[in-house]
Amino acid sequence: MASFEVIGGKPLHGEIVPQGAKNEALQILCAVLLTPEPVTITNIPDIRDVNKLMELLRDMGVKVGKLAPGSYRFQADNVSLDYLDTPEFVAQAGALRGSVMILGPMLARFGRCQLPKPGGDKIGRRPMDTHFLGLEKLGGKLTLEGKDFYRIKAENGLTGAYMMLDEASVTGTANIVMAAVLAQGTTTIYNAACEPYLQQLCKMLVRMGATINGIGSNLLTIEGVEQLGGTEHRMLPDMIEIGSFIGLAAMTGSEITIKDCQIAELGLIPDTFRKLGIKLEFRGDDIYIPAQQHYEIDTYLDGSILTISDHTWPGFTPDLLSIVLVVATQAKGTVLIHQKMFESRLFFVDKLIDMGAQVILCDPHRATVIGLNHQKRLHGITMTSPDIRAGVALLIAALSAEGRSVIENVEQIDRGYQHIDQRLIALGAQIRRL
Ligand SMILES: CC(=O)N[C@H]1[C@@H](OP(=O)(O)OP(=O)(O)OC[C@H]2O[C@@H](n3ccc(=O)[nH]c3=O)[C@H](O)[C@@H]2O)O[C@H](CO)[C@@H](O)[C@@H]1O
Ligand SMILES: C=C(OP(=O)(O)O)C(=O)O
Repeated sequence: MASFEVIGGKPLHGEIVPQGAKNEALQILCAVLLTPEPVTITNIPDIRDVNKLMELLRDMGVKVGKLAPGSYRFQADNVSLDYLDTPEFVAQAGALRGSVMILGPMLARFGRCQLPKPGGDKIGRRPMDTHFLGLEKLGGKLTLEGKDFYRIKAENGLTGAYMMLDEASVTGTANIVMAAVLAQGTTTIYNAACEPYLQQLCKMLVRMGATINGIGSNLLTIEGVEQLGGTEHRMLPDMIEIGSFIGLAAMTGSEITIKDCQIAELGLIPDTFRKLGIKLEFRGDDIYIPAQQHYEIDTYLDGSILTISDHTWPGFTPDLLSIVLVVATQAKGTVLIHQKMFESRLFFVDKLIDMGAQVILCDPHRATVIGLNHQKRLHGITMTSPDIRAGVALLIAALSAEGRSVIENVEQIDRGYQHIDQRLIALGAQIRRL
């Protein structure tokens, strides 16, 4: 297990370029399985989860050629179905969440797929029901082996259907869309997730020859086609990384410019940080955060305490609530953080409390943060990163704290933040990988 030693309390300064989006990359990489033709993808982040998925695809027989840093050419013209039966496949697929999205493409193109329970963050229950309810509506036949191994088949191909998803699952919608594009006839998906990740996937599929209407909404209509062709695709900047850098700048009193953010795709993210009192300026497509000694949390119009909660897109993403929470610990004022989707994502506040933050964990979903207004600094401690976003929240806390912190299990952070220690050192951070 690797650790970061952090000497905190130093403001940072400079420009940082966000990586390509992790959760988009996981969808887009799985989509290369839909065609035997070459697909070129650029702005692929160099992070653990994405590298593991590319390795899995390679071992399944996909040709993967590096063109330049972050740019690869994929060709799935000789996919090995036999590899799905090996213990190596089971170990690889079980090691990350993104592997779940090979289900839709494999079922649609080859008539079968199987998968162990996927990995990813242990942040509460992560049901797979929506994925299979949708794939079954298209004609897939699911067999469960125990509770943790799924086999799905469609020997006579898939047929379009109307479906109302039981929840707007992000990876579930991606799987169903990737299956429906090669199904016979029309598929209508209501209550579809519509994050920018999915919009990007749908746009890529359209370039490959798919017909999809309603992109960006929760009602998608897909006319199946017999085959898809190759294309080129560029990943958006990672909106979760952008939000993390906004939080980092505010919490450490740093002046930072985040370059080329594709601001139009960020939804409520900038305004949610503004509700904490953080000043942001859009300079072209860059976000400039001035050094701020103090930032004050808004109240509602009637003066009552603000709540910041997650919601399916275009609501505020659950992946930034841990960052919002940590940044609030040094704001002026009080905020209730309500994590509705996941039930085990807030337990990391114990570590913030040990560092001197004033937080009351009301229940697994809600925490009240009483900001210290930078009048009392957090102090460094030794802690373990429980999940990717809590890990970065703890890194931000450590960079703002007095003295030395050690963050263990930083593999969690490496899952989704490209060379984060090196990039923050370039801004003046004191971080050492142990
Ligand atoms: C690889 C990837 O892309 N991971 C993201 C993806 O995970 P993933 O696709 O696994 O998450 P889902 O969208 O399926 O669901 C997330 C959680 O929210 C609950 N839920 C979901 C929709 C809904 O309408 N109501 C509801 O309660 C689900 O039961 C589940 O507990 O989306 C999550 C939600 O944005 C993000 O945290 C993850 O970073
Ligand atoms: C929860 C996340 O990732 P995963 O779905 O890969 O566990 C995340 O990116 O915040």
